[in-house]
Amino acid sequence: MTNLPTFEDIIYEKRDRAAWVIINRPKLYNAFRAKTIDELIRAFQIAGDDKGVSSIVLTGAGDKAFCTGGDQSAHEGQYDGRGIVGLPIDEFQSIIRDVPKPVIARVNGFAIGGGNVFATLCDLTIAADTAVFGQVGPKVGSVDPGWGTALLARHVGDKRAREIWYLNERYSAQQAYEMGLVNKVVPAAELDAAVKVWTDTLAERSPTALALAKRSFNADSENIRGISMASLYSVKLFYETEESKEGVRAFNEKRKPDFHKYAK
Ligand SMILES: CC(C)(COP(=O)(O)OP(=O)(O)OC[C@H]1O[C@@H](n2cnc3c(N)ncnc32)[C@H](O)[C@@H]1OP(=O)(O)O)[C@@H](O)C(=O)NCCC(=O)NCCSC(=O)CCC(=O)c1ccccc1C(=O)O
Repeated sequence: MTNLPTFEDIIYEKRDRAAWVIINRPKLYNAFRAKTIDELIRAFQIAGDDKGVSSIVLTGAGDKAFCTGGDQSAHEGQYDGRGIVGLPIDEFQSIIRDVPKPVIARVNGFAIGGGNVFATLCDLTIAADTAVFGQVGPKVGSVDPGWGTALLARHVGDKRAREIWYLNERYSAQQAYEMGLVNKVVPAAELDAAVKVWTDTLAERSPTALALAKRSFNADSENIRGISMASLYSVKLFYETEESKEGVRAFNEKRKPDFHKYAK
């Protein structure tokens, strides 16, 4: 195996033939900053290149959260690193799609904001019965137009996707299963055993057939990559507005945002 880099925000582990990529910021409910995304990209490159890896498990440390999206304490306007919005979110979203191995979202808690988009992008999602799904974008001055909206609509249907994005409600793992956002729900204590059943099964399948199947599923929704890429420049401009900054400040100050003066 490639010599592993030293990671700070994530953990990379090989468990049999599965690569486990664990976002390790549990105090912040596994919210990500730019460094986290850079490390996730590197981990997926390593897993993608490793012939000893048949599948990739993406998850969060602890039992509170899978991932709650961008670290709201790490930005006012742009985030704190490289990329169009100060974090190379588009590169990580792309590698989840492009790596020629199945990616499993192991959702162990909150999958909110950009974290919900990660789960949406993964090939398969398995959730603990304690997991909670939802979007917060319009509540916190953000949006993921493209993968977050249009791909979500492919999974759950257009009306439900609009509901998720406009009303920002929280959904249980069972509700997420019923709407097609999740493949399987298991008791929290059985989550790892259930993930292992999947990763062991995938390890026995033809890697080329899996890669071809993944590419063909992707091809049918590939136009959404264009929407995502083009929209990211609009999101950058949005993040620079007082309207977006009000959403971030309100979250950090634990109060309701006041967006009334930005009415369209
Ligand atoms: C997750 C919650 C629903 C949990 O609520 P609750 O149980 O009431 O607990 P809290 O007290 O709110 O939270 C506990 C603790 O965790 C901290 N925390 C939680 N989430 C974050 C976060 N994202 N950033 C920073 N800190 C966080 C919280 O402050 C608390 O800390 P204490 O010290 O104990 O006070 C709820 O927490 C919640 O709704 N969180 C907000 C999630 C959020 O706003 N996420 C960002 C959404 S925007 C985003 O993800 C954009 C980034 C991005 O990916 C992107 C960029 C550009 C284009 C597209 C995208 C894209 O979305 O894909």
